[in-house]
Amino acid sequence: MLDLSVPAVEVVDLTQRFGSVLAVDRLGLSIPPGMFYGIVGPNGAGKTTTLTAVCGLREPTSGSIRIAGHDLRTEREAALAQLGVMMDGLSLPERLTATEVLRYSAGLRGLDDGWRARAGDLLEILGLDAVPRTLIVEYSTGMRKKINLALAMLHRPRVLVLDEPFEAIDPVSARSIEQVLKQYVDAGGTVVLSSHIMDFVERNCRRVAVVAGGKMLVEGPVEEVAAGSTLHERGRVHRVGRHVAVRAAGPAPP
Ligand SMILES: Nc1ncnc2c1ncn2[C@@H]1O[C@H](COP(=O)(O)OP(=O)(O)OP(=O)(O)O)[C@@H](O)[C@H]1O
Repeated sequence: MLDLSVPAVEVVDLTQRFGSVLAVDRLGLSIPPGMFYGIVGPNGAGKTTTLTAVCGLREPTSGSIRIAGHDLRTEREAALAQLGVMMDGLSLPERLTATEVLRYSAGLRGLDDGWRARAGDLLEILGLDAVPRTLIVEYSTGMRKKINLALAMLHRPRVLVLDEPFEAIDPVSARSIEQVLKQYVDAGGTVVLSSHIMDFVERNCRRVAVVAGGKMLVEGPVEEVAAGSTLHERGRVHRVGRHVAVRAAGPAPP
């Protein structure tokens, strides 16, 4: 059973300044476990800045962030252990193959042998098993997204934070990523993502936050927000679109 009393992600008064630019302005979020949550908004709205802070990749100007009850500032290690992150710009060991990079990550995290089966399933569903000898340096943008997702999920985090997981990705790859994320949420995991792909957001996210100018414009169940038309006004519409069950696609038991 999920303990719904502790939010998977709780953000209070998050503020981020870059010099004179107020990128995020006292933003609040409370995302329960097991939620598929979308953050949408126009270019420059503050989505990436918010997710970067939620991942602990940049300390915000002010405000607090808790991951599964752990404060990112004061209980950083415990908070980060709950997180899987997929963001552009995170570096990868370029001279390794997909399996090697996953083995490397499993070693760094001290994972038990179960990682091998999960890695095999993830590589298969994401179609990376077809190129076992290709080095990361040779990967396309879409392939990089997929290996980053596999890396983000390998340790069975309770929360997955994904920044634009479908940007610059082909429809087949998008479909496989969508399938992995659905399985993960069905198994009790929490997904928080930003996306400009409104039909994906409407199809998968249960709640959505619309941000603009660093502020929350509206937040609620996706069908309500979509009915208010704000959702479609705020994003570009794209269509996205093999079935393999990923063993233990969900988070590890608490
Ligand atoms: N490292 C930085 N230094 C200075 N300004 C920044 C930095 N990162 C973001 N910004 C500014 O903060 C604001 C929010 O940017 P952010 O990247 O969070 O928006 P976004 O909603 O993710 O946009 P997009 O949809 O284009 O990815 C923008 O005005 C951007 O120019």
